Amino acid sequence: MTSTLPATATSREDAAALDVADPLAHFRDRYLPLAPGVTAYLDGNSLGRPLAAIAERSDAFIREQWAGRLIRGWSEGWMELPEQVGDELAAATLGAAAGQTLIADSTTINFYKTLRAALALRPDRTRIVIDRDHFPTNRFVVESVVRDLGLEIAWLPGSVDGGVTVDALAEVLDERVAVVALSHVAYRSGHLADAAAITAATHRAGALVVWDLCHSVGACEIELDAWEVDFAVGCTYKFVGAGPGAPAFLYAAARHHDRLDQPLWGWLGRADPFEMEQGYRPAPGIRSMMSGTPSIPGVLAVREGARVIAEAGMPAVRAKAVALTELVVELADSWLAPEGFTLASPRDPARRGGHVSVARADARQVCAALVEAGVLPDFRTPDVVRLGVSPLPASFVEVWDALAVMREIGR
Ligand SMILES: Cc1ncc(COP(=O)(O)O)c(C=O)c1O
Ligand SMILES: Nc1c(O)cccc1C(=O)C[C@H](N)C(=O)O
Repeated sequence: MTSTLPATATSREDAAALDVADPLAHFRDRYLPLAPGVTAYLDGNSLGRPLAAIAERSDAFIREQWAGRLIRGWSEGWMELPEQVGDELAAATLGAAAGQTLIADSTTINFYKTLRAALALRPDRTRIVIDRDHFPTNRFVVESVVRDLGLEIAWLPGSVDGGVTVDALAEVLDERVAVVALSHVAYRSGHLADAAAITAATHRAGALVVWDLCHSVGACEIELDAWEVDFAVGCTYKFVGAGPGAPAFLYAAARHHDRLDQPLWGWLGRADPFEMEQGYRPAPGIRSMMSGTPSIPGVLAVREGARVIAEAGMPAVRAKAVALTELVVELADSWLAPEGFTLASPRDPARRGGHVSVARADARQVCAALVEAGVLPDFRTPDVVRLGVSPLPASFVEVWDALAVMREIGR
């Protein structure tokens, strides 16, 4: 169980005291400072802030390894990095044993590959379950796969409408369902699904799961092996902080490796790629999920993000995510609700990820005014201001000050 820090702050001094008591406060110094004119960064879950180590190590990589080793780098370790760093991220934050995680491609590509691999394991079934409020890329990939393979979608209501629960799933789960593909944390509402229970219910119906962990990795505790997840994907540029467009991760449980059949056959997923042979023969294990050349600077940035999470420890990171989001909810209740904002995220911290959304019809204008005032949130259509509080770089005073600015703007 995750312990939670008390978040109650009724004054700015209280918020400052929470920062003094925060065991993770020193991690803030690991990040490059906010740009001039920016006083609060609450967009941590679309793009995290850069670690200074990424700037330093990528410069060293370019000078020493790229310039120094040139093409020799591939045979001197770069080729193995997607699996090595996958294992590091898995140990730091995915609850997954080695040999099941790769860092490569984008979430969209990895979602496509894992979805097709899961479908290939249930060839006699015809349905994919997703929810209405799933991130657009996931909906579009599912819609294209359904079109291409002649399957159908069983829609759950969105997370805000109670869709991503075992009870809602029970309404659609039957022997036609091949795959249940949901987000662990919903991108708009921040709803945290009970991944263990949903995975177990899915398995009882004979189907497989593909979890999208984009918004939970680095903010929520994840136990892929213990939950017996089949496949999972996620990005590394939000709470992991590996930078815009950094490669995503992909998890495929070891028990499926002898029958992994992914749709994007590329040379790096083949056994002995440098033999340049005719015909595709998959590489053993998780390597067969590779397609083309991975971005090595990107994979190395993921390593830095994984390292800092491992050092802080996920229980402490999660405790701070809960404490920060509790403070946002408290301030939203006392300062924003009287101005007509409504909470658009779960009130129960056990069902909430690392961000809090508040809704008001003029959210777009509110977000524009916040940006103007140096507070960077996310606007999500049609009416949501999404406040991402990244546990390692964010402070309680930063949240207090940002919400104070928002109260003024909202008047
Ligand atoms: C749940 C979810 N899945 C996928 C993505 C995006 O995938 P990609 O990195 O391929 O653009 C995002 C955000 O961009 C997301 O929130
Ligand atoms: N991936 C992004 C991008 O390339 C540009 C702007 C935003 C993003 C995001 O990550 C959006 C994000 N997944 C969301 O939940 O809204």
